[in-house]
Parts: sequence; structure tokens; C-alpha cells
Amino acid sequence: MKLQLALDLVNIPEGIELVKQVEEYIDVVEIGTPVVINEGLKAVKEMKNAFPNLEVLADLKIMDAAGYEVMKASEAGADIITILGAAEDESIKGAVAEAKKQGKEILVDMIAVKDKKARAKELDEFGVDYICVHTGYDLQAVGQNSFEDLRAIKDVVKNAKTAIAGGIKLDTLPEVIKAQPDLVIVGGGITGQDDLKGAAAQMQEMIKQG
Ligand SMILES: O=C([C@H](O)CO)[C@H](O)[C@H](O)COP(=O)(O)O
Repeated sequence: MKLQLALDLVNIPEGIELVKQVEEYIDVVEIGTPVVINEGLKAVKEMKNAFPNLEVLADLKIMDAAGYEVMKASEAGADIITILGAAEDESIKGAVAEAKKQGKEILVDMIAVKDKKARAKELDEFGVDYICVHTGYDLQAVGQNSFEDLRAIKDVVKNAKTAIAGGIKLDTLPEVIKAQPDLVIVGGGITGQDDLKGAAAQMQEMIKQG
């Protein structure tokens, strides 16, 4: 199980400073969608240059023109690129094909997908690398989480790795670990803490103990 740090509400220098504090405890650093909107793919490039040993995920949440966008994120240095599960099958297949060509991975974000189990089964057959259940900020605000969705997709996903994101904190991490995803994505649960390093270290330790 890997730990991914999501950077959403920072600029590039702030993001790099944050990662310096927790580098040893994380496996993947995410350039979040708001950062891509504010700073562009330059954020991916600068993060990869600063931390060549970490995997960098570009959270583009692609909806169309998938092959082209995967190509551009790959050129910027992304190791993993996200596409929405709600995108057309052709877009998903295009993203997978381009990622394979570039030697990169595709993570499908299941945000706003209604029948997650059925869609996860289809996505798995398209050869995506990760399927991620995700409670976005707007549903976190009304008290939702994705723990049940993770258990549901794990029943049907045979080949892809599974991931979970959305409001995960130290106190909810044990429930996440119990469901055994391959990737745990944490933003505010680390970046919003007074002791970032302590929070990341404790999370990595809990993950290691599995
Ligand atoms: O993907 C995300 C969200 O849609 C904003 O871009 C976050 O990176 C993801 O939810 C993880 O962040 P936290 O919810 O703060 O853990």
C-alpha cells in the first residue's frame, strides 16, 4: 500500500517546501487539479525535477481529448495521470493507449459515477492502472466518504490497483487500511496539520503495519 500526498491549495514553491518536510514518508506526490489550473503543467515539471525519486501524479481529471492530454502531462514528467470514470469509453481507451506508449500509468477517478461497481468492472477490462473512489470537497462538506465504495469496487476489480481519496485523516485511516487499497491519497489530513511531518510519519507507519 502506497501513500500519496495531494497538494491542492498551494503554489509551486509552497508545494515544494511542503514535500521537503514529508518526502521520506510518501511514495507519490499529487499536483492537484487547482494547482494545475493555477500553475499549469509547469507544476508537474518542477515537482518532478525537485523530487526525481518520488512518483508524480498529475490530477488533470481528464474528460475529453484524453490521448493528447496524457501525452502533454507525460512530457511534463508525470508518472500517473488521472481521467474521470464518467468520461466516454473512447476517452478512457485513448488515455490507456497513450499512457502505455509513454510508459506511464492511468488512474481513473470515480467521482460522480453513479453505478461505481458496474463502471469499475468495465474500466478494469479497459486496462486502466488504478481505479480510485473519491469523495470530493463538495460531498465531504455534507459528511460523505468513500469507504463503502472502496469495498464495493474491490469485489469486482480483478487487474487494476485500487485507490481511495477524499477527506482521509489519521482517525479514519484505520478503516481505510482495513479495506486494503493499493494507494491511499491524503491532502488536508497532512497539509492541514500543524505537524505535517508527524502526521505523514504516523500515516506511513500505520500503512506499513497494514
Ligand atoms: O482531488 C482532490 C479534490 O478533488 C480537489 O482537487 C483532492 O486532491 C483529494 O480530495 C484529496 O484531498 P483531501 O480531500 O484534502 O484529502
